[in-house]
Amino acid sequence: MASSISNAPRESHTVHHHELLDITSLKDLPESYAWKGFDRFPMKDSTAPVTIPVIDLADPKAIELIGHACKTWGTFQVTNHGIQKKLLDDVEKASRELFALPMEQKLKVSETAGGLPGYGQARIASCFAQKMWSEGFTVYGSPLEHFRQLWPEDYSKYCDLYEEYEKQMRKLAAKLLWLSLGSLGISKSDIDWAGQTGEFETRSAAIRLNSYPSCPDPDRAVGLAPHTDSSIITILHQSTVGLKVLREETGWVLVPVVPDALVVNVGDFLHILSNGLYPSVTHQVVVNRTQHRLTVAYFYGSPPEVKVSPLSKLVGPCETPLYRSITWQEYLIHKSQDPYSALSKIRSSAPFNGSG
Ligand SMILES: O=C(O)CCC(=O)C(=O)O
Ligand SMILES: [Fe+2]
Repeated sequence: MASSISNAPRESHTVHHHELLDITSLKDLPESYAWKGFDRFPMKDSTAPVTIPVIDLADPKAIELIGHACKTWGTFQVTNHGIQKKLLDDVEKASRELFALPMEQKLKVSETAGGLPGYGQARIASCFAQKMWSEGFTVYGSPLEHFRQLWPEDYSKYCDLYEEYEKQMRKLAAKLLWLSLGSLGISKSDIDWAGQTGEFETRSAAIRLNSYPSCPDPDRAVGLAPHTDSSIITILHQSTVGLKVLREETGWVLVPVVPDALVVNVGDFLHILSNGLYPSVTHQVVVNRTQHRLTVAYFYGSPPEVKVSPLSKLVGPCETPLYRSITWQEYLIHKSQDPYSALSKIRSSAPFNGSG
């Protein structure tokens, strides 16, 4: 794995870590963290009693249910996914330990140090004047050097945990991807970069630990501003609420915590692969006054240098594919320049189904 979600060129933006405050100790919300809504997303919270689908992977109809959820929501939750609760709990605990370290120590492994992944604000932070009420840590490739700095004594324990998490998530992500594409009639032979076993041996994958400390003024603060993920799919572990997804017709919908479920998001690359049939879900994170929320996101992407285009089976004989082909690496550059126009920049024709 040679590139990363977090080390793609930041072109016009630089992150100034010295401006990062230790938000866990603040008793008031500094003005630099106060937001007045989002110009681009004026939608309100949904008043309709709707919630994202929860799909049992052991259900014989899982494939159709996933296809329907991807088409209508671009997100769903899965149960019976095969990931042990203990593993999810252990990773959350390790994440809590990481963010509890003193700021000086976290800054030693900051994202800017050598352009590597590590500690810092979300990628989209550089697109806004206001700061978000969160911190994060991205792992791409081996976390060894960073973990050695963070935990000189027992880093190997954290490395083993991370490795196990990545291994299990990778398997689940491949399974979910084939289910979602299977419902469109796509099989393993339709994607040459999927590898012999269909397990995407040369995928790109990143894990991001997100931390949203309790906030003295949650109504004016933003945990993570609205965005879509660049991944093919994202698998998110949350044990407290805070994630909201956008449903155009109804507004923002809070994603409830369903015991033992994982949240799955359609990312921009599945949107491209599906020729626009599956929308990549716009989501944001809200914060709260009392709880420190931690989440673990697994981003599953195509190999960094493989050109990805809409699957030909999904493009009609007289149609132009909705998007031109692009590598993940190239796409991340567009995304870091302007996360809200990246998809439209590579669009090759007018929308035919209203999504995306
Ligand atoms: O923390 C969450 O609920 C969502 C995190 C997320 O959207 C991301 O890391 O891209
Ligand atoms: Fe996200």
